[in-house]
Amino acid sequence: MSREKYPRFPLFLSLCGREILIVGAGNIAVRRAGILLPFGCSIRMCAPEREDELKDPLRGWILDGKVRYESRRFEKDVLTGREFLVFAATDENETNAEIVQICRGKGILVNNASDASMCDFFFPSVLRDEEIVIGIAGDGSDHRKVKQIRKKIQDMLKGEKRPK
Ligand SMILES: C[C@@]1(CC(=O)O)C2=NC(=C\c3[nH]c(c(CCC(=O)O)c3CC(=O)O)Cc3[nH]c(c(CC(=O)O)c3CCC(=O)O)/C=C3\N/C(=C\2)[C@@H](CCC(=O)O)[C@]3(C)CC(=O)O)/[C@H]1CCC(=O)O
Ligand SMILES: NC(=O)c1ccc[n+]([C@@H]2O[C@H](COP(=O)([O-])OP(=O)(O)OC[C@H]3O[C@@H](n4cnc5c(N)ncnc54)[C@H](O)[C@@H]3O)[C@@H](O)[C@H]2O)c1
Repeated sequence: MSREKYPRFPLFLSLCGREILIVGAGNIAVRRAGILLPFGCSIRMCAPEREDELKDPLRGWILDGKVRYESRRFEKDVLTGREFLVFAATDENETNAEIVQICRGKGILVNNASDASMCDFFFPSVLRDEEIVIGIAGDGSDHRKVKQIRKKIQDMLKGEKRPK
């Protein structure tokens, strides 16, 4: 069942040189960073883990200067006003909701990984094939279906490349 009255509009953004803040440094935060980095944005990440507690690939990105890491729990002043997009990806629902509320007050577009009803934009399933980028989004009711469709398109693209 659809959770929203209208479908989600696919918008393809230029992220080159833009600052993106990801709050949290767990599975979802790292997955998001890995997908976003090739699009040329500058990523800041904030979470309570000490830098030496973090694992690869995040640790490597930090050492390579691809991600700027702040070892602290989220507080209002983590936001500098320079953020183009913010991802609330902690495992604390209240913290994610607080981030959404503060960002909305500042007019910053925000995504809440733990609550589809609190997202200004949605993270699609992303496929890249040379000059083409494909983004797939569902209506929020079945994330696994989105993943399955991504896999089917991925196989189709691989098939096209196979020599006949
Ligand atoms: C597409 C993809 C992109 C990505 O994340 O990279 C993506 N979710 C993916 C997978 C996935 N997500 C979840 C599982 C666990 C298995 C299961 O559900 O049984 C799996 C499967 C897995 O990980 O294998 C759980 C989950 N997801 C959300 C919630 C909260 C909620 O629904 O309110 C919860 C419950 C959390 C909990 O209960 O704790 C919310 C969102 N997830 C979205 C995107 C946004 C638009 C969704 C859409 O288009 O439908 C949206 C709305 C917001 C956002 O985050 O932007 C990626 C597939 C990529 C790929 O494989 O290609
Ligand atoms: N959108 C999706 O595709 C999807 C998929 C699965 C799970 N989820 C949801 O995403 C959220 C994160 O999941 P995960 O698997 O990455 O969790 P995780 O446990 O791997 O990571 C959570 C991270 O948040 C950090 N954190 C906790 N409190 C914080 C605070 N106050 N300030 C800053 N950082 C803080 C933790 O230190 C950790 O780095 C959960 O709410 C989960 O339900 C979303």
